[in-house]
Amino acid sequence: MTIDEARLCVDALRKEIEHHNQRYYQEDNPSITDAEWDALMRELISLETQFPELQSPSSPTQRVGASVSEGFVKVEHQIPMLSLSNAYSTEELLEFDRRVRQVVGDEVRYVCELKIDGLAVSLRYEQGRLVRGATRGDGEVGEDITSNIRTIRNVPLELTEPVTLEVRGEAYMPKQSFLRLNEQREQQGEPLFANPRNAAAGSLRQLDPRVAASRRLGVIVYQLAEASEYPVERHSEALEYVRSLGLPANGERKLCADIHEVIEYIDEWSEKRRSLSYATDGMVIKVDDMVLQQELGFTAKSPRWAIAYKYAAEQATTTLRRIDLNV
Ligand SMILES: CC(C)(CNC(=O)c1ccc(Oc2ccccc2)cc1)c1ccc2c(N)nc(N)nc2n1
Repeated sequence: MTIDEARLCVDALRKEIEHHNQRYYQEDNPSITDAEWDALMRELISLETQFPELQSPSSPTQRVGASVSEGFVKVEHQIPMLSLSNAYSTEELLEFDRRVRQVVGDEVRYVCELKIDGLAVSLRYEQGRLVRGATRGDGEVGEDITSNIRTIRNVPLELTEPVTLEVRGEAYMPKQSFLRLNEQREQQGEPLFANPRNAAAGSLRQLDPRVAASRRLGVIVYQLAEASEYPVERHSEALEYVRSLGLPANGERKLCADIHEVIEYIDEWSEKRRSLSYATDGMVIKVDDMVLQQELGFTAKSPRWAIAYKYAAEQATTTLRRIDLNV
């Protein structure tokens, strides 16, 4: 095989593998089997070994490093990772809306986003390349988990544009992966994870990226924290922008004209969310217009322009199967 033929194969294999990586996270699109995926990856590794000049840091073969970290380096967040205040009832949502309209007037639209039951992470890209992944930590200082973040298949190693930006999102373990992992741990006599959030957190704290890679985590982006270009004026635009760059910002969400539409959307997803491939624990409501967000500002630890409505906690479950994983 000539180098030119090899280059065509390598490019085609990389595209096909990344395509299947993205499809793996869309519930209704059955992706290829793990064995078929492994075969594609083996073929790509073999070609990149035969033709080293074709190697690239953003090839899917560069996701899983072999070196085991000693520990995690601390990372200071240039933009703090804030938390959300919670609402547990419709009355509290109406009170939130009243407070918002008291400050910014009645022309306020909200974006509703399903709240994924995972852990907050920050992804930094420079000139379009993934350079760092970090945990939230205390909001100011987190831990560098770049080697584990790189193993998450729907996290692009390279964006479609060479921009420098930072996004925040939720790292999660799909329900199926959670069940499979706990079954393996049960067979090996290891303690079970109580829920997908703990399983995801435990996976990202692994010092060996090969273990993190085996846990098949996913990320859904919910915030554009810093952007070198493209000044956005609305949160909904920011999410469309990061999606256009190849980032997974495709969580269930809706732009609502008022708080009543928000309440309808919350009710609509109260049961529907159980059929999703990932665990959720609420709905995040945000003022869409960023100028209004600035007017509303922040309390000590959370924005005044956002709130998380929490669904009634899942009934305490004793058996593996009854954690509403709908399987
Ligand atoms: C709204 C925000 C708290 C993110 N926003 C921020 O953290 C944030 C941080 C500094 C900001 O501006 C500042 C910049 C510099 C200094 C201080 C504030 C603005 C927003 C948040 C938190 C958790 C979320 C979650 N689990 N799911 C979804 N879907 N959305 C979420 N959104």
